[in-house]
Amino acid sequence: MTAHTVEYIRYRIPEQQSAEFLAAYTRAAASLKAAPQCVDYELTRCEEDLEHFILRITWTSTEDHIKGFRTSEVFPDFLAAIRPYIGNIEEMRHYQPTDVRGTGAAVPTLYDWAGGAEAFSRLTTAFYDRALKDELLAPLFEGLHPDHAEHVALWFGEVFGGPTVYSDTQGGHNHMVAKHMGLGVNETQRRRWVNLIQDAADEAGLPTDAEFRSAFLAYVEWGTRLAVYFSGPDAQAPGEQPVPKWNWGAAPPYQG
Ligand code: HEM
Repeated sequence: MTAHTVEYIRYRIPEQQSAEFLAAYTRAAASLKAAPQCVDYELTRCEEDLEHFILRITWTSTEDHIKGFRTSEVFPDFLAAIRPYIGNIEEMRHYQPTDVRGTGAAVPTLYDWAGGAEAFSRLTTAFYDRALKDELLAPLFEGLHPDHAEHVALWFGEVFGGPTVYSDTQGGHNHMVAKHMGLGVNETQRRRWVNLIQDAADEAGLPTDAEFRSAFLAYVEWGTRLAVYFSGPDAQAPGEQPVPKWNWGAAPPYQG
């Protein structure tokens, strides 16, 4: 759970002042954009009653908001823009997030988009067929347990938003990372791994759209670079960490 604080400011603005109010907040937003204490912000307007607005600001912490932002050099401009509306505030308080949070099904997971568990099984089977014939990777993968490819498929599935089968049956993030410790993977081998998993993705018929493949490759880059670090001589075993949950990022799926 993030420690960020969410501040809600509820305004009641007579309709004839709403255009000025929005213009003032457009100016004030420049200060929020420049504030390192501000994670994000959004001003929304009530559909049922146009006089009601709610500004949500996520701060790195309440203290950062009060002691940091309010004493910073961008604050005077912010205050000057919004001062005329202070008397219209109906509520201005900080809220802590709870564990009740998540996303709905409006955007499919990468797991569903890829084709679910079977797609990742095809992917890792194709990958290990290639890796075992590859002069750089074969020395690492020869003689592994026959279930290895399936375990990696489960891992991929979980990272991309599928069921938590890897965590439930094998172990969590630490378990997966520990499998790489001492392997001494070098950059040339890492790059080959990246190339072969992409060839395998083609062979296994994973979607080829730009959005899916860029998200897929972003994870592969991240994961393989961690594998190099954790397989190296100076690696410290990681502390307890959740399994990463990869998402679409800046380019969500094109759904026509
Ligand atoms: C995104 C990148 C990677 C992912 C998702 C990944 C995933 C995994 C997983 C889940 C396991 C454990 C399988 C099990 O529980 O049986 C594993 C083990 C292994 N990985 Fe990776 N890996 C990645 C990168 C790499 C790279 C770059 C290499 C080497 C070039 C590598 C080599 C190995 C080897 C040799 C094992 C087996 C270790 C053993 O069981 O003795 N991995 N990997």
